[in-house]
Amino acid sequence: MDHVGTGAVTRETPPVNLREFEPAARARLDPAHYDYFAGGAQDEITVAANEAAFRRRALVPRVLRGQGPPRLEVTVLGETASMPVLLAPTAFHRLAHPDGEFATARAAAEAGVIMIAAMLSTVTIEEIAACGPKLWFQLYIQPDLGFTTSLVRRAEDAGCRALVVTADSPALGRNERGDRNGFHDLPPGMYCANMVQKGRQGRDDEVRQVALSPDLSFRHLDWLRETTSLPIVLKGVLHPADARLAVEHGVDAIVVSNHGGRQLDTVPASLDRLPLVADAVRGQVPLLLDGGVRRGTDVVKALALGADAVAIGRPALWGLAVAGRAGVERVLTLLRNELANALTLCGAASPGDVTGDLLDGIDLK
Ligand SMILES: Cc1cc2nc3c(=O)[nH]c(=O)nc-3n(C[C@H](O)[C@H](O)[C@H](O)COP(=O)(O)O)c2cc1C
Ligand SMILES: CC(C)CC(=O)C(=O)O
Repeated sequence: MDHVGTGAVTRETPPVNLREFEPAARARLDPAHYDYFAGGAQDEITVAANEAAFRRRALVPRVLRGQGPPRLEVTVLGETASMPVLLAPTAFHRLAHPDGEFATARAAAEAGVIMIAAMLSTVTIEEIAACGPKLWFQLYIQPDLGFTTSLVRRAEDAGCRALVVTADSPALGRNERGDRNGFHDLPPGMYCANMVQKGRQGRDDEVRQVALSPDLSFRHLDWLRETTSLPIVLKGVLHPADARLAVEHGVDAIVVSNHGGRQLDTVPASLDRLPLVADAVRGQVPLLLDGGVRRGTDVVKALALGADAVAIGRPALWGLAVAGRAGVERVLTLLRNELANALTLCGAASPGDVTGDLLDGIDLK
């Protein structure tokens, strides 16, 4: 392990914030794998927009509120978490570190945050669950509904407390870094562990290819609603009409997300869509946001615009690449400390105490 958490003296300066983990991770990763994690669709306009949207907004703190140190705990879909920050589902953690999702899950368990395990993880959902995190399962509904049902059952049996259905991927986004690097497959020995199917009649086991299907519709959500009693979270909503439809179709929560700018390029920043979705949903279901969250102040801004919690994608991967479990823990600790500091400086007693007037229409650009 490197400098994180060991107290060892090294020449490299330990990252003091989430952004500083990225160059440290880049230095350790195969360049093609770094590009897979960092990259987005085409010109990566949306990747840049996500972080820029946070930078543009100004906070207007309240003073002399005498609140004492803030409490960070929140309850999302009946699950208590130590702060309003979840780990967004990201595929292929063993590309970042040999311990892969084991390390991420142990860090999430230690930090008391909810981990949304990706369907395309490189260890199984059962193995992730055995590490003890509060766990949700991200699902790409497969056109083979029998296989999808078997995944849902496995997630339920493993103790996942919600299903997160990714809606923004009727096809794969066009990642040109991958084209340039010729990176289209996992290295030998690494595979999507949940996708393994027992070989029939003595044949070898097979790893199923994921199908991202343009045939998926709200009818599939209705089907899923009938198939499971777990809460269903719809991830990848940007349009208020879709948010309304999601509520009509019985969804329990929505993630306002553009998939970290990896699907359709030139869509707006998630943060810029959040108020419209919040208006459409009018508190009927909890709202989460991901895309570009890098600072405690970013979390406060998302809460002020109507989110109940946020999720981080790439920062956890950078922590994982730098120092495995200890790196993810460090990322979460840094963000937790920043959030506590930002809430205190805003005069807010808790995440629920953050109100829209803390932003007050001021734009830094
Ligand atoms: C390397 C990588 C892999 C991802 N894999 C998935 C996935 O399998 N399923 C999914 O719904 N979202 C996936 N996402 C999107 C994240 O869940 C999340 O929406 C996004 O990373 C948030 O933006 P951020 O990275 O700026 O925090 C992935 C993102 C990255 C960076
Ligand atoms: C292999 C992909 C479908 C995983 C993903 O969602 C992503 O890389 O953004």
